[in-house]
Amino acid sequence: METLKIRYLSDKIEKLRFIDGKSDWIDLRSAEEVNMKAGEARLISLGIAVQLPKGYEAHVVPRSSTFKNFGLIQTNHMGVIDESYCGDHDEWKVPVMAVRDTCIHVNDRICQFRIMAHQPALQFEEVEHLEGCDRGGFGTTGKQ
Ligand SMILES: O=c1ccn([C@H]2C[C@H](O)[C@@H](COP(=O)(O)OP(=O)(O)OP(=O)(O)O)O2)c(=O)[nH]1
Repeated sequence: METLKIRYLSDKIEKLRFIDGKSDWIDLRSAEEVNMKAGEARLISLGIAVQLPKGYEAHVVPRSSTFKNFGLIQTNHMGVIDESYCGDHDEWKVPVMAVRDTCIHVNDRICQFRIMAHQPALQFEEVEHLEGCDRGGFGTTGKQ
């Protein structure tokens, strides 16, 4: 079991819940009332600042139903919350674009997150040739 220290920046949203056995992704809620026109892009505040457990980052993605319910696309496709983003005012936000006129209410569940262990330290070794066989390059395996 890991502990996330969480500071709520809004008293209008429900507290985060880890629902064991259903899905270990945790839903996140809009902390603001948002009206958007088709084609508009903006950040939506999620009303929380979090200190992640040591050695972890968090990944934020849309819920499967987010597009159907709100007509929203997450413009960074997957948000990466660094372990160092852990101060009182480091509020989590989600960047979105509306494909239709839409309204998001306070407390609506608009995205979800999980934590992931950091990858190991990496180094880059420059070489003239790789040992692998050429596979043919990008997009060369056909359609079916
Ligand atoms: O969907 C997101 C993505 C990022 N962040 C916060 C947490 C993250 O640690 C910080 C910086 O994100 P990132 O490094 O991906 O963005 P950047 O464009 O490189 O900005 P920066 O110059 O702040 O690193 O912004 C969010 O709240 N939501």
